[in-house]
Amino acid sequence: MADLKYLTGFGNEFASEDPRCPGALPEGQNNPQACPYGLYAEQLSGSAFTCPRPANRRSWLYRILPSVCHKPFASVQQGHLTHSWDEVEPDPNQLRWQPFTIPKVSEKKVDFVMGLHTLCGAGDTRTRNGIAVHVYACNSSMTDRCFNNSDGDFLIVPQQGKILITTEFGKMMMEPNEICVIQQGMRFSVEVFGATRGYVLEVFGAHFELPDLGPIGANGLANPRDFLAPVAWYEDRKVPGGYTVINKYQGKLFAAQQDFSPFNVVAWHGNYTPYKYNLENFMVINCVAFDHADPSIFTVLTAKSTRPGVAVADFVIFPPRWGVADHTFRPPYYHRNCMSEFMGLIKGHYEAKEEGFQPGGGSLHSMMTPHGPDYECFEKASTADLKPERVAEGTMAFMFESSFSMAVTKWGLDTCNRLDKNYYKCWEPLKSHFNPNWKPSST
Ligand SMILES: O=C(O)Cc1cc(O)ccc1O
Ligand SMILES: [Fe+2]
Repeated sequence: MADLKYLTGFGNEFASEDPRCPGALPEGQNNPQACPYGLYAEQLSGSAFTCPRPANRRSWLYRILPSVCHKPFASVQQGHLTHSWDEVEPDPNQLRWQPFTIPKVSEKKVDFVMGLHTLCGAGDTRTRNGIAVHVYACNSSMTDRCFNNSDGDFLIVPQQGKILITTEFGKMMMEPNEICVIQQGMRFSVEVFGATRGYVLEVFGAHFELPDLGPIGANGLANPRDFLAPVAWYEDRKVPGGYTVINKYQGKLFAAQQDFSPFNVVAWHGNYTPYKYNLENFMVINCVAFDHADPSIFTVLTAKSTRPGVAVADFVIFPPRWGVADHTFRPPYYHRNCMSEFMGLIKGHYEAKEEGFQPGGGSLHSMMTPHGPDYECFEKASTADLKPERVAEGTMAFMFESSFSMAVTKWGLDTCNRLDKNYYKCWEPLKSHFNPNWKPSST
């Protein structure tokens, strides 16, 4: 699959035809009386028809049969996927999870959908405002099953194992250190190649955008040209045993049977597509003089709320870079935040905690919950020789930062059995260095 092709750019008006059917895209109009190759035209709307142009998103799909050809949806078991935010009492503590367990294929076959576990979240799918953080841990491919989320967008962060995602728009191969966004309503199926784990940030009612750059200028951070959308790919496959379309709708899973593959889109055009991005392409901007800049400088994508400058959720990374700040405590500062901070680790370790925070694990520092460097980090960084040095080499930590005050699920607090009960102890050794007789040095 190394030869997969992609279209480049963020939110472009793309057009793509499967090369087996040249001319499949109607010329000059969206709804010809009869489409080329006898295809059906179907619009997928990702924004209200009347959204202003910069926010207007839709694509036209030219497919062998329209999506409406299916038996009725019926509710199915949803394992540990939930949007019930009152399962357990609120917990304002610093929370940290050891790497989430990946089920052994010899014990139980688990695919991407069955492997979705909700860790925390807030808000409501029906009023279209909220988020959920899920972890996926699986060992098997989805066969003759696809998923679509009627509730919102999935930003998927693979941590272990490649995943091949087949979508209505075509295929995307993803490796850890790449991310993808599958937007509301887009059908997709996930193929895995062994033990597989990652994180999902779901937002209801907003789409991800590139952050504004302000005085940074026209270039930098995640550059639009590095975002990749799939090219049209179709299969005309009858599935007499039944193909299952799983639909997350108002937080519940439903399944419908149909007798053909939903990946039957021969050509499409539009600006509403799935896309992927390699985090290595992030152009890091940071302090070159003194002090620690806020982590918003590392924002890859943002899902804006209607309040200026306040995100429903930001996807922020901590990439390898140079640390050069003079007379500065260089690691993250001690912090209490009016936003919630969920962190995950793709590889390596995190600069504020050399120990304890492991790849495939997570942490949650909720609204106004104090957090910051552990004892070892503080002691080391407050006396370190401040030479220019590489920071976070070979690592990739990330943060889902949200203006929502998130509830943790029963699975997250209890059933997953990965909560690190001793997390608070990493700050216990911090001692007072206060000296009332301190004098500025006379250098
Ligand atoms: O480690 C964290 O919790 C995230 C974080 C990073 C940073 O550079 C500054 C503040 C902050 O909370
Ligand atoms: Fe913070």
